[in-house]
Amino acid sequence: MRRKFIAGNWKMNGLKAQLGEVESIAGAASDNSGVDVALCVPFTLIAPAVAAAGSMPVGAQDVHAAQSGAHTGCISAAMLTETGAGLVIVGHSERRADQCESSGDAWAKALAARGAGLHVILCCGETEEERDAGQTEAVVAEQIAAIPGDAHGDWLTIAYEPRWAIGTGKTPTEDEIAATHGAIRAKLGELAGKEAADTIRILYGGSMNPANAAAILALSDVDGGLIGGASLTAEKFVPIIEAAAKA
Ligand SMILES: O=C[C@H](O)COP(=O)(O)O
Repeated sequence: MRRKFIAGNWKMNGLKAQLGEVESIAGAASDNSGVDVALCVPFTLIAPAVAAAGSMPVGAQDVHAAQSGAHTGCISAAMLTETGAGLVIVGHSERRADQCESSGDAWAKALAARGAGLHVILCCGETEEERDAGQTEAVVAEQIAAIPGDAHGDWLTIAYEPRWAIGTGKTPTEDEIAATHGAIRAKLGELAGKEAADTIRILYGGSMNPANAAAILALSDVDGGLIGGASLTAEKFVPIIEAAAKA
């Protein structure tokens, strides 16, 4: 039985003035102990967020694949763990688009993070054009194809995020979400074997909010959410955590 996992992604939002939100969210995480909750904040907020979050894990939104070296402006996995981070997002579509990151880049980062003991959230998801062309499952399969045979939910989570649903207020139909999550689960089974695939949580991301969370979280093979805009305040994020606790 996979525990529900609700992860917030603050993206390039958040200053120390918002640490009160971290405290409130951590309080809700503690009150809903049947759900795993984490918050991925900007690099600058990791240390203070760790201090504010108590036992709730705090994560980063990117990591470099190399252990160290001449990579101006980048952060290594060891730096993240030293700062107190417990997880990291890799392969987010905003990095694929803005920094031209490939699936290979994302996987190299995942391996570096795993090597440093970080939990990895690997993102995948199609564009609107790919969806309209009926290519969703093929695109997502390519984006997770590098997952190795020893993949396991102890260190890996997948986030399915249709690019056209991120920050737009649009979402796929419930049938579409369930079908894509089922296809991801089947692909994980091909890559790592069914037993291991059944340990890996698959989160839905893209305009999840307090109004639609319960319905999405009830779908087959949806093990939680990766939430952007609605994770910025406890007012919007806590009802999603509570919906997960009831799912
Ligand atoms: O990482 C989070 C996703 O990109 C979803 O963002 P959103 O909830 O603002 O649509």
